[in-house]
Order: sequence, then C-alpha cells, then structure tokens
Amino acid sequence: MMSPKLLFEIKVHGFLLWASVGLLMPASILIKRMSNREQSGTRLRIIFYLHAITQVVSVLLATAGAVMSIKYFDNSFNNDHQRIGLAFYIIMWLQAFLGIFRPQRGSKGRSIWFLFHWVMGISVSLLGVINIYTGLQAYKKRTSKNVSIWTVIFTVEISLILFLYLLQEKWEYIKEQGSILRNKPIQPTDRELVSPRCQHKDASLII
Ligand code: HEM
Ligand code: HEM
Repeated sequence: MMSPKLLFEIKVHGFLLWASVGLLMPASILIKRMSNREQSGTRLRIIFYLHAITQVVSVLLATAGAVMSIKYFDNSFNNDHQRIGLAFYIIMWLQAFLGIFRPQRGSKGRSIWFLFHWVMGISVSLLGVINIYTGLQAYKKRTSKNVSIWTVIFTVEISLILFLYLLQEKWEYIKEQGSILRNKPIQPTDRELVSPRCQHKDASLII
C-alpha cells in the first residue's frame, strides 16, 4: 500500500511536469511564432523576451519535478515512463542552452541554428506530451485510481494547442481572402516588396 506522503509527492510531480511541459512550453512556442510576420521592432523584442523567460521558467519547473522524483522515487529507471523522462530532462536542458547560446541574426550559422532549435523544441515537447500520458498510466497502475477524465482533459487541451499552431500558419492567408480583389496600385513600400531581413532591422541587434 502506498503511503499518503508518496501519493502526495507523485501528485506534485505530475502537476509540476504538466504545468511545465503540458502548458507553459507549448504556450511559449505559440507566443514565439507570433513574430513570424511581425515587423515592429518593439513587438519583436517583447515576443522574444516572453519566449525566453517563459521557457526558462518551464525548464526550472520541470527541473523541480525532476529533483523531487529523484529524491523521493526509487530511481530504478526500469520502465518507459522513467526512461523517456530521463531523456526528456537531458534534451530539455540542451535545448535551453541552445536557445541561450545562439548565433546572431544575419550571421552564417543562424539558419542551421534555427532549424536545430525548432526541430529539438518540437521533439522535446512531443516527448514530454507522450510522457504525460505514460505518467498518468503509471499513476493508475500504482494507485488503481481512474485517470480517464485527466486523459480526456489533457487530450482536449493538446488538440486545442495543435489547432492554434496550425491556425497561426494559415492566419495571414485567411485574412487575405477578404482583400484579394481590391484594385490598389502596388507601392514600393508594400510589405511583399521589402526584403524580410529589412523587416527585422531594428530588432536584429538583440534577438
Ligand atoms: C513530461 C512529463 C514527465 C516526465 C519527464 C516524468 C519523468 C519521470 C521520471 C524520470 C520518473 C522516475 C523517477 C525516479 O525514479 O527517480 C518518474 C516517475 C513517476 N512519474 Fe513521472 N514524469 C512526467 C509526468 C508524469 C505525470 C503527468 C504523472 C501522473 C501523475 C507521472 C507519474 C509518475 C509516477 C507514478 C512515477 C513513479 C514511478 C513509476 O511508477 O513509473 N509522471 N517520472
Ligand atoms: C526548452 C526550452 C525551449 C523550447 C522548447 C524552445 C522552442 C522554440 C521553438 C519551437 C522555436 C521556433 C518558433 C517558430 O516556429 O517560429 C523557437 C524559436 C526561438 N527561440 Fe526557443 N525554445 C526554448 C528556449 C529558448 C531560450 C532559453 C532562448 C533564448 C534565451 C530561445 C530563443 C529563441 C529564439 C531567438 C527563437 C527565434 C529564432 C528566429 O526566429 O530566428 N529559446 N524556440
């Protein structure tokens, strides 16, 4: 039989990791993606700081959950939840370092850095989402409690986040639907004619 203390610690572990990986990390990715078509230097700067700060907080939250589980759980790492979890912690820290030590915008390595940071960011988030599902199963196995309500709620939440991710991709296109027939002469200042690098000029020094 599990002690109430251990039960409480498992709940804190689950909550911390959900708050980090299931909520803050994806929210921060959605926020960062708002800069994709943004032209104002001030807003680019705000979006950058929001991404950096929320991701650092989410890494710290997940680390608190990790320290807790290492302190109170058995550290046998003999099932998938525990092993994927360990891999998750390592990749998450690599990702945070990759974010902090980035080549300057406009420099040669920046594109390859972006590809890496993006692929790793998406992968580590997916790994985390998988581990929330396996964590709920581990909780069910240990306590014989029903977890289906949490599984459903989490699935709805993640589907919503995925939907927003896809919507961001299409947003400009959706807006353009209403203006495609407007008969307006093209100006040299039109956004399409300005090179993307110029759009980011005033923010390029810091992000
Ligand atoms: C990204 C999310 C998560 C990660 C990375 C993670 C990671 C880990 C790790 C590494 C362990 C082994 C700790 C040790 O023995 O020292 C563990 C154990 C455990 N975790 Fe999680 N966890 C996550 C989410 C969850 C959630 C949402 C729950 C649900 C309440 C949960 C429930 C458990 C339970 C019951 C154990 C005890 C060992 C077992 O039966 O496998 N975890 N977790
Ligand atoms: C585990 C933590 C992190 C995750 C999961 C993550 C994830 C991501 C993802 C998915 C993107 C691409 C967004 C898009 O599609 O446009 C991105 C962009 C970016 N991230 Fe992170 N990130 C993390 C931490 C950080 C940190 C700590 C920093 C800096 C201090 C940082 C700096 C950046 C920058 C500058 C970009 C934009 C790159 C560009 O547009 O050229 N990231 N991040």
